[in-house]
Amino acid sequence: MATIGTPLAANATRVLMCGGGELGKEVVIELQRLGVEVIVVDRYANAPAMQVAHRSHVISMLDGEALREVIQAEKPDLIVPEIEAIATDTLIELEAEGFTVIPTANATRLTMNREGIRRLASETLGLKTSPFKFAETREEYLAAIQDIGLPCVVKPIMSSSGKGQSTVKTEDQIESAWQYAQEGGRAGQGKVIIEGFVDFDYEITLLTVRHTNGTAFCEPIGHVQVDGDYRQSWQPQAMSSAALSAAKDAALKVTEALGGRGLFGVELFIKGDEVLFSEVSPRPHDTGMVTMISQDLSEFALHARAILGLPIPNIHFHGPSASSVILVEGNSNKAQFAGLDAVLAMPDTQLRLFGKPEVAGQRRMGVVLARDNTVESAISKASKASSNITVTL
Ligand SMILES: Nc1ncnc2c1ncn2[C@@H]1O[C@H](COP(=O)(O)OP(=O)(O)OP(=O)(O)O)[C@@H](O)[C@H]1O
Ligand SMILES: NCC(=O)N[C@@H]1O[C@H](COP(=O)([O-])[O-])[C@@H](O)[C@H]1O
Ligand SMILES: [Mg+2]
Repeated sequence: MATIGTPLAANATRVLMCGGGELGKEVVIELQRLGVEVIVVDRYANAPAMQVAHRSHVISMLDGEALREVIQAEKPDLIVPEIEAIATDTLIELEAEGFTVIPTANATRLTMNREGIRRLASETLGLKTSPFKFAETREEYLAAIQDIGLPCVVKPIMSSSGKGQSTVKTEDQIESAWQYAQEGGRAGQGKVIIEGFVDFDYEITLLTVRHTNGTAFCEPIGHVQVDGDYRQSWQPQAMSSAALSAAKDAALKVTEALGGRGLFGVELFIKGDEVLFSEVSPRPHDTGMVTMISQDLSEFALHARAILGLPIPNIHFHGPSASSVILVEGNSNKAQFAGLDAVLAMPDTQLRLFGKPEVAGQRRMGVVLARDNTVESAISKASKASSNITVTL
């Protein structure tokens, strides 16, 4: 896209985001800065990205007809998926009809389904992964568990942020893991993946940008996850040069196979110098929120530039940084956040409150970002700060 028009005019450069959570909100802000007209679609009103967009639509994005209707009415230059619950077959059709899907409709289809991306990585590209099996029925599930052995990790094939995911360590957890996977996914009941448990030394997200002049990598991001959902991330994760180069190789292979333009979050498990591919998001990654303080161009700014076909000559890294999430549990549509003064009185600290309209159960509502002299001190500053924020529901 060599030019950008005037928002809300006939020549506007129009981007439609499918999904409007915290990650989309930051992408929208970056697109707004470049004078793009932005439309956000999500399953509920007042989603974070809707609050900073030109306009929005509330539909089930799993409903292909509803999705097609909105896209045909809005006629966006770019369709930008933001979440793992979209009718990707409709995106494939729309791409064939001339629409542009980021990074490509096929990449979205493959990554939205753990089976698609796992088979591509392991069987087509020959990347190392955990051992895995898929199961559609309880019988297939029990047979797969026998095959893979314990401990193993069970996940719905369409889910994210650990929804529906369990680690099965003992026989008595087998049944509840099946039930949880059936209830907890983003797309309701269905197929599950059973993965052998990987006893990794650490895990990383390698942010990889495919832009108009090639592929660029950010410094590796280390993170900790609880119940399949991230709690803290930091950058850079210290790695041996052999592990880093194997990680870049794997990221390059998988992003080249997916194609298109944009930023990808390549998730890898590292043991010694060995790198196992876990999964990839063809869009900004939650653990990459740390780049809002660690880089001059955050992962969101990089995604915006890449999808608009604008150059990325360099990515300036500011130094050791960390992010720590503000996780809230309960039921409310009027959450109130306190303790902000003490957090922001610390040097090199920032806060994002996503503005989600409702909490029902557990929900990530914000994130604290911190920079310091070492990764350890950045993590401890960010973690302490996020726990000092009190939330009244
Ligand atoms: N086979 C495995 N062995 C060990 N740990 C695992 C395995 N699979 C997943 N995990 C742990 O669970 C986390 C979440 O898994 P995964 O990324 O597949 O889930 P997700 O729902 O897609 O999460 P997200 O949307 O946040 O990426 C991983 O980052 C890792 O910490
Ligand atoms: N790991 C993927 C991830 O972090 N996705 C982010 O969470 C939002 C959904 O949040 P919600 O479940 O609170 O609506 C998504 O819209 C996306 O921004
Ligand atoms: Mg993941």
